[in-house]
Amino acid sequence: MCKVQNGKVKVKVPASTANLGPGFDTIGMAFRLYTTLTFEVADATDIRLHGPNLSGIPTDKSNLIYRIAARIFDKAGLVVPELIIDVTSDIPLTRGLGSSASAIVGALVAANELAGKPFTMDELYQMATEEEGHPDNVGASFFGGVVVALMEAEDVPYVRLPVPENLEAMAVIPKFMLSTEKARGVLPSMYSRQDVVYTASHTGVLVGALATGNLTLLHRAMKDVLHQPYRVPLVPGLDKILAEAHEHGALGAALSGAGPTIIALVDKREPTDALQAFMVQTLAEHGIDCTVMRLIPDETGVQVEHCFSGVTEQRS
Ligand SMILES: Nc1ncnc2c1ncn2[C@@H]1O[C@H](COP(=O)(O)OP(=O)(O)O)[C@@H](O)[C@H]1O
Ligand SMILES: N[C@@H](CCOP(=O)(O)O)C(=O)O
Repeated sequence: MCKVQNGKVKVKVPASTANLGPGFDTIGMAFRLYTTLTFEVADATDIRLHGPNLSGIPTDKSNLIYRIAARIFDKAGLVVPELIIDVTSDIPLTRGLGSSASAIVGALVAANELAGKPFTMDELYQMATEEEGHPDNVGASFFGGVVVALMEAEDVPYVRLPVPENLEAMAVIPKFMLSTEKARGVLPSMYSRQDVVYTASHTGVLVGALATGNLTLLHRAMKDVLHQPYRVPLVPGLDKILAEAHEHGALGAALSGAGPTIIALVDKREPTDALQAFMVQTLAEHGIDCTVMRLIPDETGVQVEHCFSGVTEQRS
């Protein structure tokens, strides 16, 4: 077996919003909020988490990032090296902005670099999708922009679109966490034909509107019957925000991923004070404190900032 003798790599992975309403498990959009990972081959593993967004995350070898990295080395037929891992993140944890996807993508890409790039980006994307269970967040984190994907057993075909000019998002981020697992648990396993047709037509028009820059269609195309109505009890006030955000200036609004964050898509040239006040006030009426973030699309996806590659040598 070969082993990674030495090496250091830094990767930067964007946050993402998934679904944009009806595109459940299908559409993701990347934003300029980042998780940054540095891996360095060492004599003993040491996982260091920096900043307030990572509290509660394990620092032993049960850490998601370490586990994913170990799987890559193993799959590449290499001895799993001991690693010093430094992690910083601007992405609020467990809020529906793709923190887990950014960690998975970062771990896969960083380990792949150290291992001498045995896997292509598309192969890593397939692995990330298997790990996350859906391709939307990981697609956006890998490739930036808007990614529309379908998941099949053998691969994950996708289309990447640039974000329409002047499109940005405003996010209201509740103070409480909501795990994706919990928010998936409230969804039904069967839908009526009417709901399936509604979803197919809205998703189709949404992707068309994003591809052509027809932003006036967004608020109608982003209507959804597949997941948001079932998640309203987990995010009180969501139904009112979805119904009325357009009247307050949003191009469209959606639960971000599995929530609890709610995003409004906006035209960056237009004022958004009234929209912000409406969204914050609506959550406050339900006793929910939130922070507000302006989210600018990321068109780049995961970036390898520097790397001196892992030298591999034969172990006797
Ligand atoms: N940087 C990180 N390092 C290790 N684990 C992480 C990191 N970021 C997220 N996670 C894991 O992902 C979980 C959050 O995932 P999830 O519930 O899907 O929410 P999100 O919408 O933020 O992706 C965290 O509780 C943690 O277990
Ligand atoms: N399509 C998924 C997206 C989950 O995104 P996250 O950022 O909340 O992990 C879903 O809606 O369950």
